[in-house]
Amino acid sequence: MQTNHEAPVIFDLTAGLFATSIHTKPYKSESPFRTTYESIPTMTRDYSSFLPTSTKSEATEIQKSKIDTLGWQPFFARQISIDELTQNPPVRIIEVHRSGLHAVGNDLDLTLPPDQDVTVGDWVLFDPDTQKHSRVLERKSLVKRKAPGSDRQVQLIAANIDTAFIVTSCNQDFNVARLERYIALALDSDITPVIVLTKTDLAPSHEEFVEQARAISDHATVVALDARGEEPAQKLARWCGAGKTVAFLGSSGVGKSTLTNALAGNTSIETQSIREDDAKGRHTTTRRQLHLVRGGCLVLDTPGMRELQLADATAGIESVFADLQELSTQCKFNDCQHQSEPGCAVLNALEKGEISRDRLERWRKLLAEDAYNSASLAERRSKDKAFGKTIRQVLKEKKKRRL
Ligand SMILES: Nc1nc2c(ncn2[C@@H]2O[C@H](COP(=O)(O)OP(=O)(O)OP(=O)(O)O)[C@@H](O)[C@H]2O)c(=O)[nH]1
Ligand SMILES: [Zn+2]
Repeated sequence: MQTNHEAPVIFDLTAGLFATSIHTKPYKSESPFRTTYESIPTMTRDYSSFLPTSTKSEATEIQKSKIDTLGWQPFFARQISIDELTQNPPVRIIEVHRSGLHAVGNDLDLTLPPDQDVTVGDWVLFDPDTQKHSRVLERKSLVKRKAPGSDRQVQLIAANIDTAFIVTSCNQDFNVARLERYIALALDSDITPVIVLTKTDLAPSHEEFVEQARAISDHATVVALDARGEEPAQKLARWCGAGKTVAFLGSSGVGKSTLTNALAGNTSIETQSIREDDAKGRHTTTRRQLHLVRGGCLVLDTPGMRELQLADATAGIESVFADLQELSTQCKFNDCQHQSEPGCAVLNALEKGEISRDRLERWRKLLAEDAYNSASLAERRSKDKAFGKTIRQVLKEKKKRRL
């Protein structure tokens, strides 16, 4: 156990200065839709900082504005006109609560009304007249998942992430199928996936885990480390430059908060303070937050995702299983299910021992899961309805036969 009782040092996104960590403070909003907008004596009048780099003056190039610090990029600047900027300044959602969206921009620190279609990391335009956001800027990336439970709605997890650190520990949490899911999800959302294997200090034979992780996909770099201490800052540096947004994905307890703390250059941030007891008495991180850490990287802290399900991730699955995908194009039938069809190139390769049966099974499972979760509600209803009709018909026929 490491002990470090110094005050946690992390950029406070609301102040833009070194300050005590924002995620050690329990969130309290004075009013549901708190805004400090009106209390600001001088609004920013220099809009050049909002514009793409090429049109900026030299002065603004040198002096980084608040939104640059928040990860503002030409990709977003291209989406708004000067007129819109004067009316509706951009703000980034740095925290999502049940009661509202915490948004920060140039001289702005607001709580916007909750909205299921907006998530942490989003850039939205703030409308001072309505005290709401006027629109959400097009996202560079979006992580979503099938909402937990039986309801198959898609839930937004985080937006505008550059790199997803897919975290697992070198112990029983390590699960190739789960890593494949996360990588497919990242690739599908245009996010660079990096597998981070934690707790190497507790696993003398962690090289075995590294080897297995490396075999998963050419698209995902593998990093193994002790999440506590200096290793993360060094080993993850190439993905964590100023203005870059990164997220840690993975099960509860694998070390996501520990890694965030390590990047912040401090190990004493109380993980407890950002946790609440859930119904089963487990401690879990419950809020989604964006932290600006030392070096200028923005880190998304996302709750443990126990029920990660794929939806609309076909392209990502194709990337992770590119070899099987390629084989399937050589099957005799276009709609080959690779079960027992004649002329199936996949089954052929399996017979020859060229591909692994386990991996083939995982591929099939992910494709089936994705197809099911991606089907529209209408499609599912009609399927369910058709199924109900078939059942009724079968029962009717059975009854007839008995008569
Ligand atoms: N020895 C060792 N312990 C670690 C390492 N990474 C994390 N831990 C410990 O594992 C426990 C869980 O780590 P957290 O960082 O809270 O895990 P988390 O992924 O954020 O968990 P949730 O917030 O529930 O999603 C803590 O006690 C950490 O100190 C590591 O690399 N080595
Ligand atoms: Zn086939």
